[in-house]
Amino acid sequence: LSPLLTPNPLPGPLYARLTSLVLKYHEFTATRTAYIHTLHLRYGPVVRVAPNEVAFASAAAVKEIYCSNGSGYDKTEWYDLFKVYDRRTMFTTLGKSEHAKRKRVLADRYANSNIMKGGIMEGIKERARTFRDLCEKRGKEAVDLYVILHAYAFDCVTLHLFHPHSTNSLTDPKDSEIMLEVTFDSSLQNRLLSHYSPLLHKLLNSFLSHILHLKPRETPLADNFVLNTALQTATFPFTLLHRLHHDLPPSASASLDQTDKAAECLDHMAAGIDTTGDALCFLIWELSQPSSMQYQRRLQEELRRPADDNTPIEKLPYLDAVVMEGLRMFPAIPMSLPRYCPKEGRKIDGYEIPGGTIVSCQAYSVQRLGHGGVFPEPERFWAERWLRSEGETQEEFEERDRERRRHFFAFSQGGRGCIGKHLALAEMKCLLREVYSRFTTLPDPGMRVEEMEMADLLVSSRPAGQRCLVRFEKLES
Ligand code: HEM
Repeated sequence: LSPLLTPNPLPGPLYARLTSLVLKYHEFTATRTAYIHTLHLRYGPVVRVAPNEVAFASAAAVKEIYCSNGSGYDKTEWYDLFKVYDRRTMFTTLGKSEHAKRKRVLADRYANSNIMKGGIMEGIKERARTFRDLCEKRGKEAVDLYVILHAYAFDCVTLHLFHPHSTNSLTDPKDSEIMLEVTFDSSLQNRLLSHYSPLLHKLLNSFLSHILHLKPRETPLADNFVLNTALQTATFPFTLLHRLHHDLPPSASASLDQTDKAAECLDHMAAGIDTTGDALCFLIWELSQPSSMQYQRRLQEELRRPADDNTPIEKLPYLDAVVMEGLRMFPAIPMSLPRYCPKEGRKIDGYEIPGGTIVSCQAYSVQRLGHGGVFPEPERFWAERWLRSEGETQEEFEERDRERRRHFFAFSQGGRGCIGKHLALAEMKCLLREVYSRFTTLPDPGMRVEEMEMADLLVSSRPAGQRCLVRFEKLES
């Protein structure tokens, strides 16, 4: 993009044509998502946010950027920030063909049919019961959901990756230490500086770490846990590790060494902790508010029907609506997923975008702004929007539902969308079922509203206060 004038000037603030400093300021202060959303509210679904960067917030742009030719445009070097053991994983490959090769090898372990198999579902349910028992034991004392939900997500993802070498951080303090190390990461500014200015980062490294306490990402416990566990060859057939050790096609077997396998596992483990943990945390917090008590009651009704104890989770429509609405309002990865516009340039959402421009959509905005009122009253938590409303025919409902799902971007879309989606949904639903078939949840009066505001990390966001105190009141049996 030319810095000042283009024949088809893009909407956006004037300064964004000249400098990326304002955008970077918001990245460094963990407010990028909210800043871009404010720009969308002001300028519409297409906004230039920096001289070479444009943000979009429409279903048409999602389709073009993330789904054209299957997996959309190539990723930018932003993803170098997520390299593991200095290797590229499926998530950090930039180009399409390299990504497709890796995905072919791993995808079957994440298929819904594999997740719904006895081994994984039983394991998830068992962990949800452990979670429930811990909450029950606290009696009238508040539970810090932020920590305990990260523990639950950690134990579920390691089940899928490594069982029987999975963790038990909900009850074992040694495993809990690994989870806490990953969860309370505070490396945002240090990592951003290393990305934008490696030289400055090198010069200031010890000042940043020791004086400003802006540490690099260091997770020695998690690194060692995965390096050691990934050597295990006796694992359950449903695990990713089993696939990596025993079921790889010969071509993939030759190209993946032990470090690649460990890197892939560590990446998936990290991808599965904060995301599912925070999505559940924001959702339970919302359901606990007085304004959402009606949704909590309706959910309890569905889950407490006697016959429903054995109903498969995918057959509980209100539970599904609550989870969808939670992920719409509080997507754990709410931020821009940056891609390069292909070199010949493309027309996106009515604008000619030159090749090499960084383009992106962010779930937070796509799921609020939807054209044509696809999400009426977008700031209101309203689970019923996902259900057929009174007076609506089945055809009308299906058409509206298709439109809503075109605007559902919490797991991204296309070939590079979340591979762990079915696992995450199963974890979320099993946990909510255990909680709301037995308890009412209420916010602890000691919590301040600001503590649950969104604080950005590199792509995911977490509650700013890094705690979420909730009380569990037992329902009459
Ligand atoms: C509510 C929970 C989750 C949400 C909202 C979520 C969201 C996402 C999103 C938006 C992406 C695309 C990121 C990008 O393009 O930069 C992604 C990718 C990915 N997710 Fe998830 N995720 C969740 C849970 C999980 C879980 C449980 C796993 C399990 C291992 C997982 C593994 C991955 C992996 C490996 C990728 C990279 C896929 C690829 O590049 O092909 N995610 N996720």
